[in-house]
Amino acid sequence: MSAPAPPPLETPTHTESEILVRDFLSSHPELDKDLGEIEVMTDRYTNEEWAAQIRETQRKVLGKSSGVEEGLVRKFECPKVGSREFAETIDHTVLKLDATAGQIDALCSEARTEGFKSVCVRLNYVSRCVSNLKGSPVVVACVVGFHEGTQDTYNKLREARAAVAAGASELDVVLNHSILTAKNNATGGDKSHRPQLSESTIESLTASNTLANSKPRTGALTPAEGPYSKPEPSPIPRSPISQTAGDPIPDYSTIYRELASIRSLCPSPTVLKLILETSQLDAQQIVAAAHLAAAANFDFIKTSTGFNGPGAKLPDVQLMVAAAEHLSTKTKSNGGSPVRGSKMQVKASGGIRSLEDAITMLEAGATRLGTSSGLWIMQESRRAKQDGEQARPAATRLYTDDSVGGY
Ligand SMILES: O=C[C@H](O)COP(=O)(O)O
Repeated sequence: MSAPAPPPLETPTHTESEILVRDFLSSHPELDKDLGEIEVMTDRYTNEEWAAQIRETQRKVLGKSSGVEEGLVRKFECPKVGSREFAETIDHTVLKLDATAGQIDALCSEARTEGFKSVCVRLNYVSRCVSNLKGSPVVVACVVGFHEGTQDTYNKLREARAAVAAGASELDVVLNHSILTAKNNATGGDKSHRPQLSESTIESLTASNTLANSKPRTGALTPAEGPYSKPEPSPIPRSPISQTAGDPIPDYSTIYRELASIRSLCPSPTVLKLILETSQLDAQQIVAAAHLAAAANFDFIKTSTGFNGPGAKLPDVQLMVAAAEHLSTKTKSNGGSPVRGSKMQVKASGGIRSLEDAITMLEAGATRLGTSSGLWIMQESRRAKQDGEQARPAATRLYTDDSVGGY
């Protein structure tokens, strides 16, 4: 009797995004050539030390006195609708895998016309956008590790470096959030503060968001569906800290090393944003990710890729803003110094479809919006501005008013 055939060798599976990056890099060695041995940063603290610091940040940001748990949050001033500052909050985004060169060219010319802050694209279109946008203040942002975040550090570093070599001045890097949720995945995790969504609802939200990001760009101004970006009617109460002494500590060191290595390879003025994928995280994990982003000197924390579950949610943006603020204040437990000297900014992204969504996020303290609906938002803002002007009494009236006299 012959021995049973050995099991087939497991071949690693690669996502479509990984294949796109790999193929792009192998056909553009000029962007990849200087890499050599990439230095992966050594750790600053032991994992236990990170855990102690992060627990303290969680306690401060989520604790009773912060007011976050009760939804006591500040309302920030939103740039005037229709102003240049308002347009400059928008990263005009196309990240679908099958985007065509023509769609990318249109994205760039729209961004120039509207005065957006950036165009946000994948690696394969960075050079094209850079040359399209020459002489304009619009910058090019490139996603890294999109959209799963689980790519290994070495590949994220190669991608980041190539994007900068191609002319990107901002990098939107996806956090390897599976490291933070390893415990959740094993135990079911504590997501009690989130609205209960069934698996099929989550799947359909993911599909609808992916579809919206993949809509053919016809130039027609119709709002895409994005009901999950609607603010909650009332703030969702946050769950109390549930980490107990016996819980395994997530591998914070690995996350920090990855982020610090990217920062060291792409120093300032390259703007680094960390995409947390908040739909996958509970409140404590969001704060932990914010802590590590601040420690690695990232400039922004960003909510979502737009490809994995619900996008930006108001309570998550509020929490991220509170965390960023806390991380830039001096604390006793940190020897009187902040984790990051200046405050990280917050980018809300995923499912931002309307002017109302945009204002909601900006008033919650976000300073940047990642959206594939920028044109629609601008059209709505022009209409709102016009309506405002029509509603205002004509300035000349003051001088024709009989009671003033003398004119
Ligand atoms: O970072 C940006 C997001 O991918 C944009 O998502 P969206 O298509 O839902 O606007």
